[in-house]
Amino acid sequence: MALVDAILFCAVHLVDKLDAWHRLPVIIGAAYLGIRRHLHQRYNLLPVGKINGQRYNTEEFGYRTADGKCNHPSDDTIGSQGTFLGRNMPPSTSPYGLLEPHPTVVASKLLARKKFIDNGKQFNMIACSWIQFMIHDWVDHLEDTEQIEIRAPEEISSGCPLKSFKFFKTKKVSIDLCHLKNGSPNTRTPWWDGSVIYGNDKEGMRRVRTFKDGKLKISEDGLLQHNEKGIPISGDVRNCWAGFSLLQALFVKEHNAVCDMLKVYYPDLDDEQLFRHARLVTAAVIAKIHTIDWTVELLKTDTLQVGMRVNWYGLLGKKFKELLGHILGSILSGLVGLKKPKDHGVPYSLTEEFVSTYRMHSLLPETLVLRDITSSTSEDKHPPILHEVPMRELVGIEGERKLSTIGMEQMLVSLGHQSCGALTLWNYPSWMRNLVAHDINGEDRPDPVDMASLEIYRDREREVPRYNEFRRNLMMIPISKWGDLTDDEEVIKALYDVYGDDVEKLDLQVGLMAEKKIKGFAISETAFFLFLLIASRRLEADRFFTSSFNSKTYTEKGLEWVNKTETLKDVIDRHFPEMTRKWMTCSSAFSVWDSMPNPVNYIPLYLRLST
Ligand code: HEM
Repeated sequence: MALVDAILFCAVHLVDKLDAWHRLPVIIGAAYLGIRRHLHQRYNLLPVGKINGQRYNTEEFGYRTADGKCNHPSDDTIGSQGTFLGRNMPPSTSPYGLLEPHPTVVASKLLARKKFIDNGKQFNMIACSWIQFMIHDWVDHLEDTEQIEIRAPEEISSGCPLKSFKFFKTKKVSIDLCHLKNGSPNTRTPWWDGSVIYGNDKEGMRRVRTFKDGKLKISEDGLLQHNEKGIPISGDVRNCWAGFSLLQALFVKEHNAVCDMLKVYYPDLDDEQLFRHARLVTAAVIAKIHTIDWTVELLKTDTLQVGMRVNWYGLLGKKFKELLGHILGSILSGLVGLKKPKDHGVPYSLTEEFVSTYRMHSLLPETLVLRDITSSTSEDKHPPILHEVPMRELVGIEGERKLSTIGMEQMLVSLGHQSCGALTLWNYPSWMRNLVAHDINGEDRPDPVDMASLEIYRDREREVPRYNEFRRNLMMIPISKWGDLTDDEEVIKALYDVYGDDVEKLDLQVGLMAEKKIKGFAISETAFFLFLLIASRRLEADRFFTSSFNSKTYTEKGLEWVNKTETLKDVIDRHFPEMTRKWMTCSSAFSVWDSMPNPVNYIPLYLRLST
């Protein structure tokens, strides 16, 4: 470690010892995060596999390609479909085997939902659907053809929905790097390119386009079209459910609206040009909403509000940037619009550890609470409850059928009014312990899986370090006893039952769910520190958010569209002008819609002490 970094690390470590960064005045807390991010950029980006791409002319590729090629300025392959997932740390050095302790024992004793625990008013079911919408834009591990079977040990099998289940191994490809023996290909394009609606290759893109005026296919009722089997026609259809498919449809509408606008201002643009510009704009709108709306609700503190807005607009803020452009560095003017993309010397990819920290299936409830939006008695913006639909009925083809009877507006309002699940122990959806997973083409698989057990197995199979090693690798203070992780006596007893007193054995998923949370955070601090690195990287490494984030590439009106859209509420208002006025009181479309708006605070954000 360089001397300067060693000093910075000592400073960060001291603040960590005092558990203080989130209690410091906003601007000092933000500085701590800036230093931490710098250290992670230096020491937590590991390349996986050789990239044998070629130089190309960026002028010829002023658009996002179908398979993610031609984004990095000097290598056409980086970030394209089929490239390896990267790593943030060396593979696990744990001496424990793949079945130690047995994944189904961990799932049954520590993950299985006892009673649904919700997220209060902070995060609703749109927020839950949104993050699946993002995951399906970014990552999916390629599977091997070899199957594995996991059998529940006798001591617990009577309480398991599946006594055994089969699934495909993760595909591992040999590579010749000294710190790594193999890597796993990503079947999705890791760029923030909207592939969840546009597809991950030429064939996927051909399926969703109308080839008229740049537009994408959509049904008359505003929802996705379906093929003859009832599978939706969209960029990614694997493991879809009604909430996810609804967001795909909403952003197809957004894309088509951008096409309409562009056609008015630039009548000479042909179908291909309209499509390319509209894709750039829609992908940027999605990335912006995620950065300054979704994440701000997930990590609801003033410090993080500053952090996320700095990522997009810079410390000097939106007005300054609009007036003068991106004239200063990333801190003052933001990552978006940087003169050159930055990958910190490691080719862009998303990573194994990032996938592990995004295993958030506990956000999913047992039932969807359907609301009556035709009611005229609901002056308080609280639509009456009609009935509850089991989540199982909302998945896959059956879910698509249900969604078309519910309709887009009723579904959006219902999701908006329902809190999603909390990321905590004993909150893993029961129905996911006997889940019919999908093939990549959206068709049902013959063998159901116990997702809770499978997720424990997956992290071990992919050699993602267990919780304590993960923390050490992220320059965090490891735990030395269960009491360092949680104050909850019941949790400590259950951890002891499964892992004894060996804290090194603790699985990452269990640690992330058990960890004491920072006030306002819906996720653990451990997961957050990795997000800090990756959320910035998705923006700063991408040519279309940096050197090509300009009116030449996006068109002037296209860029204006991105700049004027700040939140998901803006998008909803564009397509359903009455909906939020009628049914939403809160500030963000990701909070429960009948909750209070953010209180007015007259102290400027940068001068606040802490939340
Ligand atoms: C009804 C909704 C959902 C269903 C049916 C579903 C189902 C699945 C299935 C079957 C897998 C593959 C498991 C494996 O073989 O390893 C998976 C992976 C995953 N899911 Fe979900 N999921 C849903 C929602 C979500 C949500 C809300 C999140 C939140 C972040 C999420 C995050 C992930 C992640 C990170 C992976 C790992 C991807 C990879 O291995 O590359 N999913 N999901």
